[in-house]
Amino acid sequence: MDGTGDREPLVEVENVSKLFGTSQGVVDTLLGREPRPVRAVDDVSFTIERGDIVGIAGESGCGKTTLGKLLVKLYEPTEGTIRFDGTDVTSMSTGEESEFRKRVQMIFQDPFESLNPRMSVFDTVAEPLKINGIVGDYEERRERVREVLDDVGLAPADVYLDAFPDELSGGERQRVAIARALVVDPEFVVCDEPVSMLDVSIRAGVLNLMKELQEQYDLTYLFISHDLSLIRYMCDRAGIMYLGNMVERGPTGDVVDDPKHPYTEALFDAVPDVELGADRRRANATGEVPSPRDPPPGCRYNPRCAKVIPPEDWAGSQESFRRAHQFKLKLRRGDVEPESVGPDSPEPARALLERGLTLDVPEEFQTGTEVESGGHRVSLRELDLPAAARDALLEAAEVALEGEPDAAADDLERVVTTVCETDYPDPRTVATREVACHRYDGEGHGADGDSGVDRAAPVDPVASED
Ligand SMILES: Nc1ncnc2c1ncn2[C@@H]1O[C@H](COP(=O)(O)OP(=O)(O)OP(=O)(O)O)[C@@H](O)[C@H]1O
Repeated sequence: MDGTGDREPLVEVENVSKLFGTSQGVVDTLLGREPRPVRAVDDVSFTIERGDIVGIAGESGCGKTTLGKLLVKLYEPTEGTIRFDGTDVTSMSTGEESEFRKRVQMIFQDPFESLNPRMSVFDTVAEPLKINGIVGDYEERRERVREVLDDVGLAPADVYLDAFPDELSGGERQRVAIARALVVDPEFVVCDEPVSMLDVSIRAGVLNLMKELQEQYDLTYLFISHDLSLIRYMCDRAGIMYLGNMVERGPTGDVVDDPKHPYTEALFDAVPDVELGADRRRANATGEVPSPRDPPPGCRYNPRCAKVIPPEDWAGSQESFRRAHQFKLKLRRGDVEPESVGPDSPEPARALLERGLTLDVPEEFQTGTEVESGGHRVSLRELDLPAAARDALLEAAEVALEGEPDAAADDLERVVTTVCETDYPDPRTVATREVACHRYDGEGHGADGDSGVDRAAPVDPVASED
């Protein structure tokens, strides 16, 4: 992915989006409302160099599979351009398309589903030869299938040729699926969670085989996985996706060891089997992934981000801003509950605010009162809130108590505002990586030291040619 050196780009993805559900459904028509499409892949750009192994990681639903299917032309992009070896895949002639179908293959997650149970191994593996009109007669096809079965470790091939999927183990089936992809001698293979359905004990064997096959067949791979240890083991370069966006990409080692995007950091922190060394951090992200049908404005990650950027005139700490921002978002979501404040509370607005300023994060990131109360409240005294903001927050809490949470959030917009919510972050070159985060915009944002630290990091001119 955007590798260094003089290798040529094989796959170029430019501002690609894939939206599902763009047409008006029956319910939309009846209610007279516009369709709200799922933004499965949203404005993604990157390049894969020939010979690279690129990994795409991210939580379930972030758009990894959709991106993979776009690259092999199982889906057409809604917007943007994908070029394969210089040719725009969305406007290929019939001849170019059939050539493309040979050069590009995809291996799917589930070898139990991806193989037809009624087809023998020979028929399964030989099918792409037939479809693509590659090898003529039966004997030649049989010989080619023998060869490729041998290459994927199903030897002696004659034992497997006439077997059916239900006679094979999960590992053997996945090897058949790999053989089926390789039989046409492709150049680019998208592997979507290729070992996640296999027993842990045999995963390494299949992955090592895939590495060997990369050399032997001169392949370029795109690995899609939520398994970060796999990405680290297999891939030269990695891209991290969040809600359809590519938030960070670069050499795998750098992305894993020194993540620049707060989401990448949280993602790796949350995974126990990636060795991060003695100073392992814990994920300091709050809340759940929002719906891709209604992604947050600005940076998609801003509602969960530990490093959300305060406005320049924010006189308090970044943490106090993060909490104020959370309070505003909770008001918008209807998550601030006036009934949670007891009728005899002496200061109901303060009590409501102290509940609303809590963060759903691991204990080590909580305030003393938050820990003591089991995450139910913080004390205003613990937070370094600027006086004006504190007054505005208390006023908003009053309005929420009157049953007007949206009006309360509107009132806060003036004080509790962040570039992370108002502006979409364009990817920036940061050291060896491309990172889509306003912390690298190059201007002073935020009042705490942390949010500005990386912005000051010099860009390595050699690495930035990536
Ligand atoms: N054919 C489709 N029609 C409508 N929505 C879809 C379709 N395919 C995917 N989506 C939605 O697009 C979003 C991205 O899905 P995708 O499968 O690409 O994510 P993923 O990262 O591969 O997730 P997983 O790891 O669970 O497979 C999800 O919200 C999903 O529900």
